[in-house]
Amino acid sequence: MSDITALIDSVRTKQPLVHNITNQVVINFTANGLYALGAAPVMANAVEEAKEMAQNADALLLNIGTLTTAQVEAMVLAGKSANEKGIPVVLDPVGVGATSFRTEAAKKILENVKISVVRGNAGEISSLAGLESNMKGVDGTSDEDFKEIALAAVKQLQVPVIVTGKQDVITDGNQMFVLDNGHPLLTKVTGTGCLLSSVIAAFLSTSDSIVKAAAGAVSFYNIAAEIAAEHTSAPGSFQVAFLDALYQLKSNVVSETAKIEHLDITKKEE
Ligand SMILES: Nc1ncnc2c1ncn2[C@@H]1O[C@H](COP(=O)(O)OP(=O)(O)O)[C@@H](O)[C@H]1O
Ligand SMILES: Cc1ncsc1CCOP(=O)(O)O
Ligand SMILES: [Mg+2]
Repeated sequence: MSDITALIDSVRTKQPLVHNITNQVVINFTANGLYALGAAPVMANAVEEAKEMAQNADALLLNIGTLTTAQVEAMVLAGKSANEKGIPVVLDPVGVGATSFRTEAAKKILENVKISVVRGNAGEISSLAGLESNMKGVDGTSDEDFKEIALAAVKQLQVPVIVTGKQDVITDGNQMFVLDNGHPLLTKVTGTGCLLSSVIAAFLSTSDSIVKAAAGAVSFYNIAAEIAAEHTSAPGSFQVAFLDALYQLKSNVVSETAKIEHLDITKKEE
């Protein structure tokens, strides 16, 4: 996609502030990943400041990975505040379907906040779409067709959806992008899905097209992983090499390397 270069350059120029209400596992990795690519992070969970912090931000990330009742309340407050300001809100429904608490929380957030895009693995998105899914902890085990899962979720939620995995599918029900970059080592480092959701939030803040910005973000991210994997084959050093690659990756290299298939699915949606 020719406009990926401009998209990445504009993120790095604007350095968008992403307000993250995220899980305890990935806080540090998320903050460092956002800095590395050229955005800025702030983590603010408290009910008392959620609304105000969202007003300071350029994008909001809601991640239900280590949820508490108070955090759900903070997410709804921050989400409504972000909607008032008109900044993008990304939902990462970590482990939804694994417990009823997570499922109810995701439902509450989706009912109360206008979400720009939901990003999850196939198991999570299947669960949100009401399809059969087999969530064990935070890792999905679905082998189904990602395109069908994504379309079912868009229909069910009326929100654009990103299903990630070996391939990534991005759709708003009208357009669909199927992406084919990435590296299996991403699945051996915790938080790579969570950081990706924050990176998508940063990219959304500089673009009017949710699906194009998401395609640019996921391509950028997964090409950084491919470059990191050229330097190492083990997870610990891969995590470090990956942060370095997010920092060093040139926008034109992403345009040249991105494997993106663009499908007009308007007719398929009848
Ligand atoms: N088998 C794979 N090969 C290449 N890239 C992958 C593979 N599985 C996941 N990814 C990439 O890893 C990142 C995290 O995706 P995923 O594992 O689906 O999320 P989560 O960590 O939330 O389960 C995404 O950038 C995705 O494209
Ligand atoms: C292991 C774990 N447990 C609760 S949240 C979390 C992190 C999940 O990160 P990701 O979905 O990016 O793999
Ligand atoms: Mg995840």
